[in-house]
Amino acid sequence: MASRTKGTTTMEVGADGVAVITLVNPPVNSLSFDVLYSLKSNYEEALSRNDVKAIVVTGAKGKFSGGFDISGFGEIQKGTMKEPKVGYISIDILTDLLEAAKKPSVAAIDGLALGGGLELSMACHARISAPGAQLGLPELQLGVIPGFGGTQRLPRLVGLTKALEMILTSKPVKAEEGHSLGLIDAVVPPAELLNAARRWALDIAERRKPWVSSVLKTDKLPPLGEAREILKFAKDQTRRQAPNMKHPLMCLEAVEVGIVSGSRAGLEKEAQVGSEVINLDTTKGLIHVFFSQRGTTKVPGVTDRGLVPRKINKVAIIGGGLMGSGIATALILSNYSVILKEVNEKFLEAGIGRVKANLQSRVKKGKMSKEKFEKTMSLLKGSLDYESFRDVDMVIEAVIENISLKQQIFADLEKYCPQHCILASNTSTIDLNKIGERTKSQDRIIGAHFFSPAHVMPLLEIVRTNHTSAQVIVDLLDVGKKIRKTPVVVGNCTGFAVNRMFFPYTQAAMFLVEHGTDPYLIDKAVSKFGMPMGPFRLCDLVGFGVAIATATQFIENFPERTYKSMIIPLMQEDKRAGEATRKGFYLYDDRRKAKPDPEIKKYIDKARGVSGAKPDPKLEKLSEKEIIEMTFFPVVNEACRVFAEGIAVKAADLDIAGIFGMGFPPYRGGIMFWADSIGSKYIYSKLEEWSKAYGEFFKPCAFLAERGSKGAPLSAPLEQSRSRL
Ligand SMILES: C[C@H](O)CC(=O)SCCNC(=O)CCNC(=O)[C@H](O)C(C)(C)COP(=O)(O)OP(=O)(O)OC[C@H]1O[C@@H](n2cnc3c(N)ncnc32)[C@H](O)[C@@H]1OP(=O)(O)O
Repeated sequence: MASRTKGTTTMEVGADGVAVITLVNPPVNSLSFDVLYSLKSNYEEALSRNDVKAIVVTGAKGKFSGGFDISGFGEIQKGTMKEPKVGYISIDILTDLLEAAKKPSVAAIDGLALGGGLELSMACHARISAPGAQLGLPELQLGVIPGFGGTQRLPRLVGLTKALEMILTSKPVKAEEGHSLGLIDAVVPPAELLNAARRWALDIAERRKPWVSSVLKTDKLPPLGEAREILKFAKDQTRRQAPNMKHPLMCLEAVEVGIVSGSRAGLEKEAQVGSEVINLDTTKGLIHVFFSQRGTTKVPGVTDRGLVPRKINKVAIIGGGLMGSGIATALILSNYSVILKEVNEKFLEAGIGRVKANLQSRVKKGKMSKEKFEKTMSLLKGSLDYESFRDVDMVIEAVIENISLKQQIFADLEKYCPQHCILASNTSTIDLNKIGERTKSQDRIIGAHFFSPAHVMPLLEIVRTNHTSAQVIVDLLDVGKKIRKTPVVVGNCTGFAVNRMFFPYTQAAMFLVEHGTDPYLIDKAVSKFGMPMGPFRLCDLVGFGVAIATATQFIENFPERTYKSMIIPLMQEDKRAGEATRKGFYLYDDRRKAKPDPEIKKYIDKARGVSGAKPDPKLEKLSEKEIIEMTFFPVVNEACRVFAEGIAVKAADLDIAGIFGMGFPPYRGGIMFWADSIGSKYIYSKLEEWSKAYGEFFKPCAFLAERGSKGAPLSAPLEQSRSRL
């Protein structure tokens, strides 16, 4: 709440005449309004005191600042906090008080200076950094724009092209690169940082070093004509890459005004745009994602018990196929020792070969040195038996989806692995209680569901049963974080969270096509909505074999709400099995470019013969909006079931699972957030209408019916008693 103090600054004036102002707001010294107002009053005092000649700004505990306090945006959006007058921070405080002061300021940067943190440092007259500090303007990633002068000062310090690259990609640079770009004046060891900054500040005050106001610099800016060309290119690229978001273009406008009309006009434009973007729906979605992503590691009853993750040194992986080798790659990349077990030499060699190829592709792209490649590969050992499992801390089984095979493996593991060893399965659908049926180790059995390719995809679905111990969950959460995945803890059921949400999505698409909607129109509408590709292009990519195997699991487990379409099996009979066979819903050329194929009409007609579906004049002429509703409302419906059953602890976890596991556009905030932005009443009424017209597949579940009939938000927490976890 606005009334609670969030952070402060402290000031100490040394005998040398330097006032050191320290930002204090753990854990990343974010710039809350309390910090910013405290900074202002420290400055006013320092500027008025006769014993202060110069000022150094730094951050407490080895971190300069992670930028503006992001929760402040949420509070402004909700109206629980009043935004200060437009331009108050960036113009009144940072430009007119700090940068225009008669006493120089130097930023002493350690750890990180991101967003508003870097912007504050750029308003200082020099920046000294410790090695390796991260410097960047990641605001666009959050749906906002650099609003503390970054759109004006960064181009003036590093040049327009580099500044646009940093702003548009949100990617930080290290201090060393910052130095060569002109963003940082000197890189010094951490122990010398504060003293070096003090000396630099005094040198400026005594005119031994230049007194540079970044906002007034022009030497790095290109001539106007060239600048316009660069900006036009950036705008065209942004329109193509982010067609559903307004804020990147608004940010470019602020940069342009500064170049065309001068930095003061630019600062004013930036302030105006910065205030406007806060209330965009895409901004609300992206800020929700920032906190929800960090919230997935907070599991009530598990992570609030003071358990400390145990150290995992050695991990064994059973099965060196696509998944097993991908998981092995992810682990060795984060310095875990890994044993890869296969059933014979040939498979083992192939598995190790896949890991090697995964790493070699990094070397080829220049992301990994040859030495690092050798060192990383040396962490991987192959095995054909369980003898080397005597000292492993965790095993991840990644064999084919065959229950009796998995049961045998887990029974063997219980014999060979130490008592403390975590027994994880990478199954994407099978009930973990069944897998562990032949063991007495239910408390250490857990699902570690990776997504293919496992070393690239960011999500790790951690599946716990009613028996899995809290310690084992905490351990796996820690491993997930160390291998840079976003872990989401879910309950045990067929398909867990992601596949359960995925299924109705493909099903709805099949339903529509059998009832007359053009598949390519569906793909187009879904891509425009923001998914990486449409459902038919995706089926081609994953291959029809996988699509049929998953569908079988769902038909068996949820027959009442499965729409049985024969389109895919019929195509597969004709050896059209997706991109790998160069023919699926699309035809593929040598460069894997997809082209619609009029022939698929034949399969649709045949499938209608089996299901009895007929083209429906209404469904033949759906608008893009209607296509989106008919494909995604069934997903919302299933997400509601998953939530109501307690498979997910909180709705925000489903948002993150959908974004990182299905490719749901983050700027829509995730499936439940998006649903609430539309309103449960509307979704409920639509599903009701369709279920009457088209059958059970669309029938709203009891949870959706209950909340939808009242118009209550779908993401509001469940009452405790109903949660299964
Ligand atoms: C007007 C201005 O131009 C606008 C801005 O400045 S917008 C802000 C720009 N800054 C950013 O985007 C940086 C966002 N933060 C990050 O990228 C990462 O948190 C980080 C690189 C700073 C640290 O990463 P890491 O060490 O992995 O820790 P991480 O778990 O992400 O964060 C630690 C805690 O700090 C919080 N935090 C991090 N940055 C924050 C920020 N700017 N505001 C508020 N809280 C923040 C996180 O929510 C998390 O809280 P929790 O422990 O309660 O979950």
